Amino acid sequence: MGTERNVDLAMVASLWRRPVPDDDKYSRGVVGVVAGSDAYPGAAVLCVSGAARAGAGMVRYVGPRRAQDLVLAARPETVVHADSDAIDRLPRASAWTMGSGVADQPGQDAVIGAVLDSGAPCVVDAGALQDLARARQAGYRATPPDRVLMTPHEGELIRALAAIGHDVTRADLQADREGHARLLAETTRATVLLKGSQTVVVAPGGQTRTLPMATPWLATAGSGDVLAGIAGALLASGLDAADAGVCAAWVHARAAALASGDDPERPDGSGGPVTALDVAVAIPRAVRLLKSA
Ligand SMILES: NC(=O)C1=CN([C@@H]2O[C@H](COP(=O)(O)OP(=O)(O)OC[C@H]3O[C@@H](n4cnc5c(N)ncnc54)[C@H](OP(=O)(O)O)[C@@H]3O)[C@@H](O)[C@H]2O)[C@@H](O)CC1
Ligand SMILES: Nc1ncnc2c1ncn2[C@@H]1O[C@H](COP(=O)(O)OP(=O)(O)O)[C@@H](O)[C@H]1O
Repeated sequence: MGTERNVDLAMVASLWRRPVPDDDKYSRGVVGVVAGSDAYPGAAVLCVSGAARAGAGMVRYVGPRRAQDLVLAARPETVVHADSDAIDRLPRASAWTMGSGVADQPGQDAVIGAVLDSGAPCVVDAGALQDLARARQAGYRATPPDRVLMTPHEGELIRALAAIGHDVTRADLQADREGHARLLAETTRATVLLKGSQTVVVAPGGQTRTLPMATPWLATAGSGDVLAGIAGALLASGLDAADAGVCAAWVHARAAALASGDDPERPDGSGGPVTALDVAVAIPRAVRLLKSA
């Protein structure tokens, strides 16, 4: 169906939006983040940090009190909202990142539902993937396909496909990663970024774009939450879902290589370990590399 394209620095540099003198924090993009929970409060910090470090004009965080406090301790510029307030009146945001570390929080689920009703651009990760897949397969698609980015890892892709009636084993998926990402993209009419050592981004009815191999040190808890935050900032800056996914995955992998000291062109694990927050901290250095293209 779609055509194939490999992602390189020149492609990302041409897409990345840089601020101009007329910009203000709103025009640069406000990201709403619905992530973290009492079970996984750290995901809130990681997701917000990814969005802030990737250049969002403002990040709004919606979630439980403990996660709000942790977010503010790590990123005091964040504007925080309680679920109950956000349900009454959805905070204004240019795009949303939702689902990382969300588990059994009915208030957050209601906010996610309200965002989906609003038709706003969104990145959908982890705990929000299955419900979104079911809803979009059933024809409930307030947000257009080129403004929804689903970001599953392999386990989440298998569960999202199961939620819409496709029984797929891990072996099936690994034999054809792009084909299964495309199955989810075409069935749900949403853009899919399948994470892994070689991330692919599949747009429904369109191209598949394949990222270079990332440093294996990136396989560390919470790094996917940082990626979801970066992608949210890029959607909020005005990129469509496929371009936001490609740029987010490229900068995320480069940031990991820089933080690790691994070879960015041929990452082979020769650098040192990184944590998810190290990756977020290195994002501005990765963005600076784009100006050399
Ligand atoms: N500090 C925090 O707050 C953090 C919060 N986090 C949040 O935690 C939530 C749970 O996320 P999670 O990914 O850890 O677990 P879950 O979704 O239950 O899937 C695990 C099962 O899926 C399978 N599997 C197959 N392929 C796989 C792959 N490539 N990577 C991983 N798993 C793969 C595998 O099953 P198996 O194939 O072995 O049977 C495995 O047992 C989520 O909301 C996330 O955002 C995390 O980011 C960590 C830091
Ligand atoms: N072997 C690997 N080599 C390079 N990058 C990897 C590898 N495995 C996973 N990744 C990357 O690490 C991140 C892990 O995200 P995810 O699986 O969602 O973890 P978490 O839920 O803990 O944040 C993704 O960006 C993925 O592309």
